[in-house]
Amino acid sequence: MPATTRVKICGLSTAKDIRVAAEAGARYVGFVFFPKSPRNVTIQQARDLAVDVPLGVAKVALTVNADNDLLDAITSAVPLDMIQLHGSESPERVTEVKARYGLPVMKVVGLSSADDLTRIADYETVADQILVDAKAPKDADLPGGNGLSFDWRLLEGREWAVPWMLAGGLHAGNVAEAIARTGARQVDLSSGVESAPGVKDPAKIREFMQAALA
Ligand SMILES: O=C(O)c1ccccc1NCC(=O)[C@H](O)[C@H](O)COP(=O)(O)O
Repeated sequence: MPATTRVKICGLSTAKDIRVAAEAGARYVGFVFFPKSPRNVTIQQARDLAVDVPLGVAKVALTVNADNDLLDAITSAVPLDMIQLHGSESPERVTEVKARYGLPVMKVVGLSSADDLTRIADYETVADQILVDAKAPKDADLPGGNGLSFDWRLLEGREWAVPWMLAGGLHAGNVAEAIARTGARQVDLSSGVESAPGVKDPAKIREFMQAALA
């Protein structure tokens, strides 16, 4: 029997949404530390939310080209299980972050064409996980969380040395096909369970979880 898909819901900012996500079976919750984002949380907010996340649900801090001062502040205040690097961090920076904080690191690689796949190889020996996302358009305000998908056929037959997650424009109506086409055992989303940018919708979270875990 195939293993159950693991779901990460990103950009959570209320205790209620975290509870709904956890009760529906999410295995990871993500906190966005990026001031331009409608999902941004302060370190204090993230700390208050994180302490109540149920055991067994991993708490992930999403940062974008964060320096050590910011990561020091986040990791010293917020009980975390993983750091997600969603910017243009180099493989060397991934290694540095892992060593400095002693936490697993998930590096995001954005795809728009087969050429981008080579970048995954740069990170699979240094990151603990890879998050394969749609590449953000050059004029986008945000490097992720844009609700855009990419051609899943790019991933057919691909295998990597570390666990990976599929992201980019997933929602309840396409997640089953995305899993079937790519073989993803983990999926990640944000916009697809929102009623407006930054506003999670409990009904959409439940609907997505049912579709992903079916
Ligand atoms: O969500 C944000 O606002 C955000 C800001 C800066 C960097 C990344 C961001 N989000 C990443 C994600 O939420 C997801 O990991 C991924 O990009 C999929 O998002 P979506 O297509 O909205 O499901």
